[in-house]
Amino acid sequence: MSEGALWLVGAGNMGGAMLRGWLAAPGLQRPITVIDPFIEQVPQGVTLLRELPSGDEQPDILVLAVKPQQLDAVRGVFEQKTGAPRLLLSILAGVETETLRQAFSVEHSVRAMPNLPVSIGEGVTALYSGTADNGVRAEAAGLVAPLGLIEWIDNEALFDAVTALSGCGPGFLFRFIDAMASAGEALGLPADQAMRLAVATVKGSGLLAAQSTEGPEVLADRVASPGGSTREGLNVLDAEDRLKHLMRETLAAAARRNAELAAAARAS
Ligand SMILES: NC(=O)C1=CN([C@@H]2O[C@H](COP(=O)(O)OP(=O)(O)OC[C@H]3O[C@@H](n4cnc5c(N)ncnc54)[C@H](OP(=O)(O)O)[C@@H]3O)[C@@H](O)[C@H]2O)C=CC1
Ligand SMILES: O=C(O)[C@@H]1CCC=N1
Repeated sequence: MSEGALWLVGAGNMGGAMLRGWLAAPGLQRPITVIDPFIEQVPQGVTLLRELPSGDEQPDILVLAVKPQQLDAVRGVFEQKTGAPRLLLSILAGVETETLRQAFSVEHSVRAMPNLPVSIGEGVTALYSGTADNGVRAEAAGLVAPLGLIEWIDNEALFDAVTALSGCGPGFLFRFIDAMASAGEALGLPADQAMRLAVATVKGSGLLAAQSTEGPEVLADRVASPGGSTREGLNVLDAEDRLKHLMRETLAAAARRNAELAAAARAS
């Protein structure tokens, strides 16, 4: 049975990734309309509009996937409408549910933080809502379930940290893959081969970590044969907790920026 319309506002890197994830998974019966001024094309069966419809037309579910700095333009159109979407799901980094609830006059807003692998159904989406009842929460979770793992966050104050870890995380890991490959290249491997080895190594290690009952520390020890070469490499990463410090600084910088975006959204 067909369900109410879903409008996806903004189909850039992340909105586009969610759209691909939804279309690849069976189950989503809703008509989808993408609103994006510049995206070149959308898959068959999806309606593309260059701007939000004026007038009182409303979707059943509104998914906001524009940059936080573009929220005002979208809000401006919805302010002219009577009524409101039944469910608002926002993936905007830093923008709080109360800001969204007031801006769009919705009863319930759900904040989501997906990450780029949602495009292949292997992402993680953190969810928060301070007001949604169990029915709305189940509906929001059902919407993002085809995209990968779901994690509900109890305290919205932690959302900036979640964003820094799992939202931005793929960006940090892609850098890590690059660094591993270029280090292999520096040891004499051809560039393309070094990249294939690095990507497959990260993929396999991630899968193993996800399936194993043992934590990453134990798994690292399993790689480090006594008296062997891995330990020498781990000693470099572990010296003065170098890698830990680097990751702490990296996530702290990202979390700070999320807090700045939230402050800007509250003030606008
Ligand atoms: N990238 C990621 O991995 C993640 C991003 N996010 C969040 O997703 C949101 C989007 O980020 P990202 O996809 O990286 O950014 P993008 O710039 O790639 O995507 C935003 C899209 O929205 C379009 N757009 C701008 N104004 C409007 C408008 N008024 N109506 C409809 N569409 C509009 C943009 O067009 P144009 O480019 O021409 O402005 C662009 O295509 C952000 O809020 C971010 O915090 C969350 C998790 C992960
Ligand atoms: O960089 C950003 O602001 C967004 C939020 C999480 C990932 N990308």
